[in-house]
Amino acid sequence: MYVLTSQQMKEIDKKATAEIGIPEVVLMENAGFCVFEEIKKDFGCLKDKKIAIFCGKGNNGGDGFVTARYLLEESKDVHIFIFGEEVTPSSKVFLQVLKNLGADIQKLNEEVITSLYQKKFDIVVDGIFGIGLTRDVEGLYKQVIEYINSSKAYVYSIDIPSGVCSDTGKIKGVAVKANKTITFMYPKVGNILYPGTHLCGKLIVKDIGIPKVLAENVNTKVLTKEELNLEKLYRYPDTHKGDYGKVGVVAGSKFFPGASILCANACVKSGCGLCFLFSPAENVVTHNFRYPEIILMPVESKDGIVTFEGFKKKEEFLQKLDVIAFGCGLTQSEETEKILIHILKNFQIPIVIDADGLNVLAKSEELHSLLREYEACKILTPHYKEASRILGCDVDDVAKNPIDAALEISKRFDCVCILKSARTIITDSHKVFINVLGNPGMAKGGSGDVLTGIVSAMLSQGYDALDAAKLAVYLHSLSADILLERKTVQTILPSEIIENLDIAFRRVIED
Ligand SMILES: NC(=O)C1=CN([C@@H]2O[C@H](COP(=O)(O)OP(=O)(O)OC[C@H]3O[C@@H](n4cnc5c(N)ncnc54)[C@H](O)[C@@H]3O)[C@@H](O)[C@H]2O)[C@@H](O)CC1
Ligand SMILES: [K+]
Repeated sequence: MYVLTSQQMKEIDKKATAEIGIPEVVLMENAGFCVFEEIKKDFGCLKDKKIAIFCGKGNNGGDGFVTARYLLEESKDVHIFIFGEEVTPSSKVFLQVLKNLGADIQKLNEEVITSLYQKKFDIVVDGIFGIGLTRDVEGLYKQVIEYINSSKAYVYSIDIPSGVCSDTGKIKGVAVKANKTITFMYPKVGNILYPGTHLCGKLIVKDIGIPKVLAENVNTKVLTKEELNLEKLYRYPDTHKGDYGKVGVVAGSKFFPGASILCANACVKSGCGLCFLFSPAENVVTHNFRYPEIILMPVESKDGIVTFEGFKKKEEFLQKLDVIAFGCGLTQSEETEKILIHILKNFQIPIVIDADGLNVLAKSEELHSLLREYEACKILTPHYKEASRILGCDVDDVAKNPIDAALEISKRFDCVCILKSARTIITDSHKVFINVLGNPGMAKGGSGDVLTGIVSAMLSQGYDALDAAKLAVYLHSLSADILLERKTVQTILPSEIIENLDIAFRRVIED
């Protein structure tokens, strides 16, 4: 399913009217009716319901006028509140219709807003702002939104909760907390990213008759199962381990032995042919949780950190690898930087860079240019903090617009970027996918190491970087969601996400 920015939606709307010839009022009529239909479906009989509809001056308000007209047929207790008569031409049509019908229309001011607190509405419809919100919400608008949020009514937002930025999901000053949001054609970015997605309540996507062909060039999609390439997960019977690739996991230190174990365990559990773990010997040889399938490559270490000299002694084995997973738990040492420089200068195999690999990358100009020039496929898996270090910006800037941050990293290094958060963004700088699976049970140290292991295994099975990233992110969060069916967000562990991949793979392949 596509996800639209406000600009894209506006262009599509414009084309639908100007090029295709569907009058704007028809789309508005359809939009308003869809909202009514949803309310009717939820409540059945609306006869005794006290309903308030708040309409802004843009077309979002126009949708609200249409909804109001249908609601008037069902209840005698429908009240329309407007911010002014200066509304858009299409909205004006429907405002006039309401006037012709003798509807109760009140212009909002301080006094009216105060009186709202005495009225006990059962249903509130929020048609204040849609995709046309351009600045922070203040004054009467703010007061009305605060009233809506304080009321006990069931709240429907039209298109997007008013106050949520449709391009980022961020709150512009204050925003409506809806129970249900009815959006049109495709979700807007703000319907999908946090906190907007949370404020939407249940999100309903409705077709209002805009031809789908107009969205053909949109590059952003929700990561659904339909978007996954499952081709390489099917195995012909006459294959052997060599067909599924050799992954070298370069990870771990005295301080973080678990990171390397989680990464390598996830890798072998996700279908690679062979997994070699390059890590300080003392950390992993006796580690109880390590799958025995992992081939140990003990690397000489100093103070518990792998050394460059030690790493080079493994050259013979390194040359046999098909994929390198680099960074989990290595620490940000000079040795880590030297090893990554060595890899980027001397190898041309797919690489996944995570954690301390990203941290040393952020600090080194040499690594920046080496990575840019590295020709084999590369996947970077930063969380917001790591992304901010790479981009040299504040972490809030990444959080404000994660899609742009992911695109920037992807363009800068000509790589696939997996920007990890509650809504992980995957991009190859052309296409963008937003993952909507997963739960807060994944917000734990070790989750990222598991993802790195899975994505490396996908590369080793022959997937290109984008398909590998999509599958890995999906399986990783699906596995956590399946766990949540019988566990809680507190008790889900990254190691269990690995164990549970069995069921996640089955659901992806068989369902
Ligand atoms: N063809 C179309 O354009 C269609 C649009 N539709 C609806 O129209 C909406 C978009 O309509 P518009 O583009 O008119 O925009 P909106 O209705 O979202 O609101 C824009 C209006 O609010 C004002 N505004 C923006 N930020 C403000 C702030 N912080 N404080 C006070 N005023 C502020 C703007 O100056 C403008 O007057 C969609 O979200 C959707 O609900 C639907 O009717 C379907 C068809
Ligand atoms: K709205």
